[in-house]
Amino acid sequence: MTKVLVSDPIDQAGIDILTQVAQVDQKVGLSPDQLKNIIGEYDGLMIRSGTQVTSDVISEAKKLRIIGRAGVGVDNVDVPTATRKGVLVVNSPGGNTIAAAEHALAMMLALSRNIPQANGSMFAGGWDRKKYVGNELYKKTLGVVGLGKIGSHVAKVANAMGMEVIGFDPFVSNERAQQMQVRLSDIEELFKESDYVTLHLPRTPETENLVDIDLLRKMKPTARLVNCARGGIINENDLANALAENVIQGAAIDVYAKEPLAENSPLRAVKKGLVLTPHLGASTVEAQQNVAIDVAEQIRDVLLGLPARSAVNIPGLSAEIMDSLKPHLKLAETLGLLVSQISGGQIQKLEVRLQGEFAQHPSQPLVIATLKGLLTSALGDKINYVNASLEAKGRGIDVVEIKDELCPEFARGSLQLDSFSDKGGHSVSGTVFGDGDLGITSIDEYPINFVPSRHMLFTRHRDMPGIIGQIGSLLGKYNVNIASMQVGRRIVRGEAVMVLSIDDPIPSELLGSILSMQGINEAHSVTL
Ligand SMILES: NC(=O)C1=CN([C@@H]2O[C@H](COP(=O)(O)OP(=O)(O)OC[C@H]3O[C@@H](n4cnc5c(N)ncnc54)[C@H](O)[C@@H]3O)[C@@H](O)[C@H]2O)C=CC1
Ligand SMILES: O=C(O)C(=O)COP(=O)(O)O
Repeated sequence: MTKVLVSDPIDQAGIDILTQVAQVDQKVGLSPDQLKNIIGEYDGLMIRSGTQVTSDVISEAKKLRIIGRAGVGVDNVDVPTATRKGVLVVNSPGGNTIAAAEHALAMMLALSRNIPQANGSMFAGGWDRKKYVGNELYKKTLGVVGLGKIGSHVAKVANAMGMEVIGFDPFVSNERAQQMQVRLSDIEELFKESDYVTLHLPRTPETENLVDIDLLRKMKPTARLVNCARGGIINENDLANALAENVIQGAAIDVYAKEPLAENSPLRAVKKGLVLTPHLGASTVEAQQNVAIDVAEQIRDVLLGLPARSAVNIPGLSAEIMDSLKPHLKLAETLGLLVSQISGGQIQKLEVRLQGEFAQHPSQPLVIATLKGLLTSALGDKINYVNASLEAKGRGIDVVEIKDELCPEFARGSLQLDSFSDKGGHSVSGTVFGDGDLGITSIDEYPINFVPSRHMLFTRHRDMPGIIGQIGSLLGKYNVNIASMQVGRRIVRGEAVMVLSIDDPIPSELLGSILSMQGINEAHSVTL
């Protein structure tokens, strides 16, 4: 029985999708130990920011195939450990963009017009119109740090409200910034010039404590700071001190270094100018439906053996690419499997040559598929698209990709693998025909033409009369049925290669007998 654990509050629309393919257990508020104890039962895990999926948790997972984050940030998931274990991590990159952007804008407005304080005073019986005089956003300068999906929407709305928008994002070009009507600046200038600064970047080792007392001191004393991105980017002690010492006028914070925010956090003790919300950026009905459906569909698809559209840890392999390249990926995996079984030694280097039409496709998915095939004999079902590159790297396999747009031999191009091991080198190439069928077109540069089958025998032998007959008789003796045969050679009575498609696997004793025949240089049993 396929089982999915949902360990954070998820919209019912997502649960309904998961129940199409799995038993769904909803257990919210598990401690890390409780999660560790039960994760072994599950094929899928669906979370939001409340669940910490640590390496300890992932290590206890026995059959986990996918972690679905119903939202954007995956900083609560140990993605490197998941990748090593071949567990796919998916998220919903765009499902809560508007919700988070609108929350940041609401925070700016709340800060400017003292709405939380005025509301509190009204409910305490007050009517204080003088105390809560605010500021307008119109004609003020907004500094947006991180001009991705959320930051760019904030910039768009701020422009429409008549603000001047400046931005800092090392990965955004001037051209893109111009399209967004944002003037790029460096981070210090941005903090100096802005009346409002809003953060929309991820928490990474580089961005941790990015906003500390030094940067806060660069701000105008009238400036206000908003963080609806990630806790830990602002140093919370420094912010509390800056507000107490009137270094800046105000701040509005939705996310915290450690969540839930501790009761004794210095932020809770700030007396004025601070608005706090409990990580509400994505908490709209619309966003929760979007992310729940987006991620539940991906979990469902992956559990059915289909690709996911927003995989975090398979670079370059979206569902669209998987779909359009299906036969090419199959060929890459097949060639990887084939070369690993005929190489006979520890492969140290693999050249992946993409020729003709193959050179026009994105190469990364094809290389990953090749590596998956290459490592399948050694790792069985532990290897997948998620961990193939990492496993190859861990085994010291140097992967070299060569693109060659010209391919005189096949109109549709070809894919060639050259392996180099301590026992020498091997080369296999293949193509995809118009109807999507696969063809192996050369082995060790001997031209050959066969459709790969489940069981095969591959030999390199002297091209002399009688040798093929002897192999045929031996197979007959062991009751192994031959389905088809292909021979390739370059010169008469030189060396030749032979591929037999057979109905059954070759017993090791039979392989030994073939190898001991005169004129046989190599013999390998291949299973695809
Ligand atoms: N409060 C909440 O409930 C929510 C928070 N978020 C958080 O908001 C943040 C932004 O999300 P999206 O816009 O969807 O992501 P995104 O990936 O579209 O944009 C992030 C941007 O940050 C930029 N960036 C990376 N490092 C940077 C650095 N050192 N300095 C400046 N910019 C840098 C990137 O180039 C990228 O353009 C993420 O941390 C996400 O987890 C997202 C949704 C809801
Ligand atoms: O999507 C994100 O990155 C968020 O921070 C939203 O978090 P949540 O799903 O509300 O716990």
